[in-house]
Amino acid sequence: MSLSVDIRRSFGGFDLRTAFDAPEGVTVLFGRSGSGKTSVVKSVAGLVTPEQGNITLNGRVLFDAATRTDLPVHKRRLGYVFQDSRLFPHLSVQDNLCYAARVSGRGVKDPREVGALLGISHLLDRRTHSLSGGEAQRVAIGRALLSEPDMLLMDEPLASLDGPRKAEILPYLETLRRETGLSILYVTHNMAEVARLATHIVLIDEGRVVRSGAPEEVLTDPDMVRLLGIRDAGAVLSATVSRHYSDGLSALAISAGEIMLPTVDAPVGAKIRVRILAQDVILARARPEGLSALNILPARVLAVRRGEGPGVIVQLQAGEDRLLARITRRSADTLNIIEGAECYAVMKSVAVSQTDIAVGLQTGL
Ligand SMILES: Nc1ncnc2c1ncn2[C@@H]1O[C@H](COP(=O)(O)OP(=O)(O)OP(=O)(O)O)[C@@H](O)[C@H]1O
Repeated sequence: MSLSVDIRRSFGGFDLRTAFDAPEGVTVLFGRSGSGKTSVVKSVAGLVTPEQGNITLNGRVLFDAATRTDLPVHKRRLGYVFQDSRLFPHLSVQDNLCYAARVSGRGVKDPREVGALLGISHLLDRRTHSLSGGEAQRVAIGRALLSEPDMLLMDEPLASLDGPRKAEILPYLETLRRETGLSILYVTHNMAEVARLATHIVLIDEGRVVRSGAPEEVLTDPDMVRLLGIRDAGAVLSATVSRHYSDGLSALAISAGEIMLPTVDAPVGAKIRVRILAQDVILARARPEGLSALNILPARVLAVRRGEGPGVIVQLQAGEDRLLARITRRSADTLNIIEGAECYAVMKSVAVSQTDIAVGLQTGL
């Protein structure tokens, strides 16, 4: 299922001129507050009407200004999950779940199956006002799923939740992606969510797409660091769990060798995805010895970007993967970190937190 968007619309002083394709999988629309993400999603949903352009979903025209085609919201066959759950307070969880299926007239999925997928089976008889924020949001996702949409639109679905609730719901979103195969257009400005969920990223700035592509490429593009945020800059690597040790570490095979992380909750052989922040990677020109850091990967410098501050961003090739390192300008000069330089990327095992590890990925994602 692929979505193609090419739209224009002016809102007073703001011009939305957005064109991108969202292939099968989870396409994350990422951009600063006010960059136009919600306007794009609302246009796809049919809640905002563009002045020009077109929107198609798997060849089905949802909107086309030229032919004056503008399918109403309920005929677009899209599920929409908002920042807040917007459940009906007077209905039980079960009735909330079944509502969208009834209205869409397409529901053939079993609510119990969806309940099990999202971990809400035990809540079916509850009234929605007694649910926690995370539970309510899972019910909202279930409700959208039960309308059997061709695609799910999720606009900052975790934004209203605190850290622990976010951590609780992310694995369900990963399961959803893996088990339903449903394509998702997902809006966020949270980089941890991007790194865990995205199979495709579209970066938006001032209503325009500035970059799109696979997370491995977009997130390690040093020219995108300004937009992504310096503190969040970092790479996403695909890895395979190769061994668990009794001292609380797991070994992961990546294309450049092996890295050790705190115990990963996935069996040996599982494909996972790990986010490694630029600020957690340090560089050495010779292989360091007598160092407490366990992860030392040979790498080659692809690019060095100097900003206005004391730091520089270094893009590295390590095996088939790309990494980013954030080091001081002084270190870059002293170590002669220039394009083409051979070096070692060093990373502490404990630098990677569990929230930066996505388990249960299929190969190639
Ligand atoms: N109906 C409208 N009338 C006037 N201006 C609008 C309207 N809808 C959106 N805008 C403006 O368009 C710009 C983009 O807004 P939008 O909500 O799409 O951004 P966003 O990237 O989703 O932001 P956030 O992350 O804060 O939700 C903003 O400047 C906003 O004020």
